Amino acid sequence: MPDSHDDGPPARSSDLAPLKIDHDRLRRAVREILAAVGEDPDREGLIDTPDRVARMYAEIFAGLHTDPAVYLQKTFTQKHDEMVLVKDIEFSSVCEHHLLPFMGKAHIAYLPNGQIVGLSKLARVVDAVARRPQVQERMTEEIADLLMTHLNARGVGVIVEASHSCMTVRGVRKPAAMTITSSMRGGFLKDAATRAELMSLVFGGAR
Ligand SMILES: Nc1nc2c(ncn2[C@@H]2O[C@H](COP(=O)(O)OP(=O)(O)OP(=O)(O)O)[C@@H](O)[C@H]2O)c(=O)[nH]1
Ligand SMILES: [Zn+2]
Repeated sequence: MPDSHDDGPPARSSDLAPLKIDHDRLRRAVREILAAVGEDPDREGLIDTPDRVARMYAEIFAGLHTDPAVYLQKTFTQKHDEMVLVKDIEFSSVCEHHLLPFMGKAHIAYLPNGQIVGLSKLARVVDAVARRPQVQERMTEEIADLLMTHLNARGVGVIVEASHSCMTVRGVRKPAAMTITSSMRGGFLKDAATRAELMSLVFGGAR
């Protein structure tokens, strides 16, 4: 395993537990960025900025130090063969290419296999996976794999729709562009009717 403080890409999931946010290093880095863009990091309005940004990074990257699987450990025995869907779970994440936010909604469905999970835990999984440098496709896959593995579900369907700041406030500048990704597993992959039901519940019959 690489040294946890080297600059290479970090391992994912529970391997990250020993890593902590280095506030001093962050404060120094933010000062350096301000100087590099031609600002005076010592002017009054910017004095507290490195510390603020360090705290902000600790918050938006907290998922690097959270194993999302912990939220799926407690389940309840319940017979319910049909789909469970929690839709419109708002999230914000950070694109790993530009370190700009992307934000939107996740819709999570699963087909239980004798066990159900607390509904809030699905939203907690989304947050833990979102609060790290991400791409939308990987985030969508990771949520689907977590649910499939830890709920022993007969199927999982995850749909994520998001607006990427790196496409709206800079670069190509397309403010209305929305990106929709989906990951289907088990019954949602094999059965077109189950998948169609999910799409209809999420997007409505017209789409
Ligand atoms: N597939 C995917 N691409 C993303 C995501 N977030 C940002 N991107 C894209 O990552 C790409 C990075 O492209 P590069 O050519 O390396 O960077 P760039 O020169 O800043 O690209 P432009 O954004 O086109 O100016 C861009 O096309 C972004 O739109 C994501 O979640 N998924
Ligand atoms: Zn980006």
